[in-house]
Amino acid sequence: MESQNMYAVSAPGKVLITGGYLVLDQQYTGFVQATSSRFVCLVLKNDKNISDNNSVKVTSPQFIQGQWNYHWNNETKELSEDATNASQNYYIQCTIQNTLLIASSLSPDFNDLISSGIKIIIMGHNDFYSQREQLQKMNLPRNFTSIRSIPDFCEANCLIKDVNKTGLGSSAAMITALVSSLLGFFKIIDIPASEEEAKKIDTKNDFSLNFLHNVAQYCHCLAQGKVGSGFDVSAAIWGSHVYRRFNPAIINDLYKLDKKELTAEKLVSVLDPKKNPNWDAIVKPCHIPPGFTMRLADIATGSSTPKMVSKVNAWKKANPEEAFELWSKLSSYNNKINILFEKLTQKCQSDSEAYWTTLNTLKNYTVKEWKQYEDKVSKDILDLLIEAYNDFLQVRCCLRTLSEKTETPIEPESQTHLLDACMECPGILMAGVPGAGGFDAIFCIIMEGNSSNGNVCKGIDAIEKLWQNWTESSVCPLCASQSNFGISKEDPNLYLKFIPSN
Ligand SMILES: Nc1ncnc2c1ncn2[C@@H]1O[C@H](COP(=O)(O)OP(=O)(O)OP(=O)(O)O)[C@@H](O)[C@H]1O
Ligand SMILES: C[C@@](O)(CCOP(=O)(O)O)CC(=O)O
Repeated sequence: MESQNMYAVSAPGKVLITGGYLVLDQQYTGFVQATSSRFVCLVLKNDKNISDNNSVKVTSPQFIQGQWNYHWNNETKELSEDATNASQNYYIQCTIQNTLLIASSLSPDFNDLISSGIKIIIMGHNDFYSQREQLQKMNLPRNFTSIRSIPDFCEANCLIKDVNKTGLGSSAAMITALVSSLLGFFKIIDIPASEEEAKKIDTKNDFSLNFLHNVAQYCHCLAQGKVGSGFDVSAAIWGSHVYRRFNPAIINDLYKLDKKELTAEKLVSVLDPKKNPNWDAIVKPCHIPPGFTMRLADIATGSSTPKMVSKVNAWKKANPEEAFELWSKLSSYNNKINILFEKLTQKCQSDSEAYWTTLNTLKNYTVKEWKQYEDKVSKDILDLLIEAYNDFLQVRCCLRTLSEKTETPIEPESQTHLLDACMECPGILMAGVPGAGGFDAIFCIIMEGNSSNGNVCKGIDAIEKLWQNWTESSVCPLCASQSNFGISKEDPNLYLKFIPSN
């Protein structure tokens, strides 16, 4: 197929390292690390001889009944569901409805590209869904080697409504990939195809990515029926960064409009960053420092973020002074972590030799042993590392206070035991519950050192063993590590093999 007739993108998942709950409020920020696990979305134009006018056929090949067929009416500008659809997927339907509405008004090629119908293929990396059952079926132990041996985009063998998610932000990555593949296919935006290209982009002024951001945030809020902080959509676009949310009032007004009032022009007037100067989200690039790696584990029980958020919000409303004090304390430790990550990254640039010697030495020891190696490493860098370790303990302490006050299991006791054990492994800088916390997942930031020196990473081996032998809760590693890159244009040819033949 000719390349102008197909378009593919991928968007990463997210781990909110600091800023859970606080980031809902524009006053505070959160540090979100993007993951190497990504969602892929591919849009293909139908062959001219197929008379399937204005059809939009979506396939999610990993799921049973993962097929949703629609028809776009160019007169009414509405997407209607085919009567034969076995199930509904509101997330997909409302995202396509709104993106096609925008495309119909902005793309000179819209009629030509939609007239013979389009196909959309959506695939999420295995990490977005729990792979415990798959490992059991393959008779494999729960370790990194096993989890990586599961075939790419593995079938979930269930309906999408029944899948166990891992908290990496499947809906945000899926919606962002879907919006961007459609806006790219209809030639409305340009998407970077490499990390180098993305690094040159001005996050404040780039039209394509800011427009994409605004449309994806709107669609995600519409699909979820609420305005979350939007850090997950932001990470799917910008990759890792310190995020300050947009003012929710910007899109709230759109929800009040009825179908007739919600025209393409109205949507564009609110979502186009050139037409609406009120968009005020702030994206400050930030990432875990060089020589560190992130590992994640899925915890069997799972938690409901909306329920936890409403309990925390209710307590905050009833106890404004106490909440303000706790929010201020937590925010100051969160900010310290972000600053320490920046300082360590700068040290790696300004004093590279000392930086790598320090990491390559300390990575083999637990934090309690680090001081013994003081004379072999850079004192400045050691101090920054110990400060980061201790500040993160304070972050966890504030989260436990929040758990107690709100009677919400943000860092529940069983997670505390597991995280404490992780933080005692060699080379572990921090271990925590991401985002809203609870029983969904944990992350570890591990000192890996200069991987070119070829040594094994003791920290990764240690947490792998710890997780495998842990009995208090059921811990299953994920494949993902950190990756700072956000939305990416992909070569569609790489994904054609995943399209089912029927
Ligand atoms: N592979 C997929 N194909 C089609 N739709 C998907 C896919 N993955 C997710 N979705 C859509 O996203 C919805 C799940 O969104 P929800 O907001 O509940 O999850 P989430 O909060 O993003 O979960 P998590 O962060 O754990 O991944 C599904 O019901 C479905 O509509
Ligand atoms: C609690 C909150 O701040 C973070 C939720 O993060 P997660 O989906 O649990 O990773 C909510 C939000 O920011 O939308």
